[in-house]
Amino acid sequence: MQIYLVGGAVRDALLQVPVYDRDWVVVGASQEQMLAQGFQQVGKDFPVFLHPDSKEEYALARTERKQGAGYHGFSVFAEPCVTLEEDLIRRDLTINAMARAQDGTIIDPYGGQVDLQNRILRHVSGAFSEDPLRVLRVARFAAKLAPFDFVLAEETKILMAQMVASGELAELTPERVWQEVVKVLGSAEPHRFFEVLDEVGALAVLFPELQALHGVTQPEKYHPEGDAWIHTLMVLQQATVLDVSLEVRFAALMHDLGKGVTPPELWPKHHGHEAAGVPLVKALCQRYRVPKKIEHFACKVTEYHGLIHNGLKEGAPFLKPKTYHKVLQNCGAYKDPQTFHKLLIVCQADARGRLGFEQIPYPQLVFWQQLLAAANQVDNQAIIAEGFTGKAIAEQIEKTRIENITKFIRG
Ligand SMILES: Nc1ccn([C@@H]2O[C@H](COP(=O)(O)OP(=O)(O)OP(=O)(O)O)[C@@H](O)[C@H]2O)c(=O)n1
Repeated sequence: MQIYLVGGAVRDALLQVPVYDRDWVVVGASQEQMLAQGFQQVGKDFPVFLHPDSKEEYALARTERKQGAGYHGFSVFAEPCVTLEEDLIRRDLTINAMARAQDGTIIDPYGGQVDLQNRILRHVSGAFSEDPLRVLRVARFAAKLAPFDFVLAEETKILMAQMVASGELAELTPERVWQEVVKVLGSAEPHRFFEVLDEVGALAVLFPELQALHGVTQPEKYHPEGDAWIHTLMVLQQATVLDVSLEVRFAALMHDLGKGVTPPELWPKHHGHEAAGVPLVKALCQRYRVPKKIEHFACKVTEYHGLIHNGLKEGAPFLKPKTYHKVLQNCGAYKDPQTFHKLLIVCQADARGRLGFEQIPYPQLVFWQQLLAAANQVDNQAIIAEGFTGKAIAEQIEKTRIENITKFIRG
């Protein structure tokens, strides 16, 4: 049997980026031989084994043919006669279809190294279209490899657009779509993923709420970058610079969905877009089974980002004390100040996600934190000692918080 390193590990090593996962292909072996050598079988649909020591994945070289719809429609052939070239040709991109032999030789029958040098994402063969997830994977690689400026080969773009147009994305389960989004939001330039989806028509199918932001005008003075879609991608970029967490980046992407449902006769204004966005965010999250915590955070950002910005206008407090308190309360700031801090980060990304505003200071961030600290100066024990009981304790705490806020904003 011959063993080769394949896929992403070969690609990433050639690009000189860290390799996290190593996948291996075994040529000329049977399942029985693998088991006899102590490998543990894990794949149900095709023969994949875990190495007895490293626990890395070793797959028998295989060919695959799609027979029907969905993920169960593959017929797999994984006998010892399957060659490495036959295994590599069923893979998605040329840059992912290279192997490295144990002596270090690179086996590259489909031009992966040239495409890697020329920074091109190109499908290997017609087999690409057998798996609709690959539309998302290519978009994800555009995001992941954005620091290297990879572009899509024209023929791959056309093929992806055809796959989308023929309705194949409907086969994707919500979990798989969300998994890709999670990986993308952890990458260097996640906005590239959504741009590529847009280029091949997949955005309209998977995220119609984002598609609806195209061409939605905004006041030019505050948004020289253009429409609400361009703004959204810029906010995502800024959020990616400011914070590594999934919830911050996802909320940045969601925060202005409400602008997509403003009646066009009201454009470029979007009064009330914050509240209008909440049901759209919820629907999208439910569609993709987004974890509740992430959905909840994205909804809070969507609903309150306007008030957070307006917390200071021209450097001065602008809202009523009760409103400040309500925002803090409804955003969960009293219970979970860390999450509230993240919400402020998304708002900062929103302010900076505009052409020419990328470096602006966002004094609201420190202001709201100081306001929260001031509001929190409540001695619960003293309130109880004063004789308050039951519901009256909570009312007294609230009253004290509002008094503290009032003192704070009056300076
Ligand atoms: N839908 C898929 C999934 C995987 N692959 C192939 O299987 C390899 C391993 O897949 P995976 O671990 O998902 O991706 P990586 O390429 O390793 O990249 P990353 O770990 O960065 O996602 C890929 O390189 C590719 O050759 C494929 O052709 N089509």
